[in-house]
Amino acid sequence: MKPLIAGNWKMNGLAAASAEIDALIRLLGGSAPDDRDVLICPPATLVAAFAARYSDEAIQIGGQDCHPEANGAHTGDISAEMLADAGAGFVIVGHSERRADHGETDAVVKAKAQAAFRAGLTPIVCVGETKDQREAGKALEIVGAQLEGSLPETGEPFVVAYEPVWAIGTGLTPTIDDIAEMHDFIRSKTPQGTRLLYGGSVKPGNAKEILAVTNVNGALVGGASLKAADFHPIVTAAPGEM
Ligand SMILES: O=C[C@H](O)COP(=O)(O)O
Repeated sequence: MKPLIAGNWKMNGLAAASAEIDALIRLLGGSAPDDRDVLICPPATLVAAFAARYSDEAIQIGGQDCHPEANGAHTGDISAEMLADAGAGFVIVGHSERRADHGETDAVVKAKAQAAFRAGLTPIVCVGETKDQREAGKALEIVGAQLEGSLPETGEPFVVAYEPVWAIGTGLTPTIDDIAEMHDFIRSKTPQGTRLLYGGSVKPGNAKEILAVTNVNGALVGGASLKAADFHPIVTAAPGEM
């Protein structure tokens, strides 16, 4: 399975931030290596320009969210079809920042994942427990319920990102044993071949250890994806296609 190293830029980046992708490509020797997929999910304003600019270097571009419907009276939203039209190949759905800030339920996340399939995109479905839930010993139960409610139904390939909410942007990470336990659990609940990403404070200093865990097939990286100097060592830390 080819590892997927994805950068989620969240609400960061103006057009000039292409300089960081240019720098990443230089550090990678001119293009993304064949044995791993490298994905950048910039703000929606940059998807079309980046998709056009970086397809030759094998840097893939994705969206950070999509509406379940293809079009309609939904001011400020964008559809999966619009992302595909702009050149995206992936879309993140159900990120905890959207589940928390926009009240997205599992059913909404599932509808968004189905919308991604409808448009020909690969959804990256995010799941993860809060600190209280982990401390109460409920992490597997919570993630199990999120998987049950959020995963798309069709036979198309999709990606799952396990992101413990308490690890996002905090510098905290679960133990390697906890990551392994959760990824084994998610593997048991997902179709064969599903790529499982870990996300939450992945940095150059911990990427190699995390990416070596069985059933961790890549990373969803927030803050450390914004600068080529940080993202490049994470991209190269992933073991190549196995
Ligand atoms: O989507 C990315 C995650 O929320 C992780 O963010 P972070 O690497 O800044 O902790």
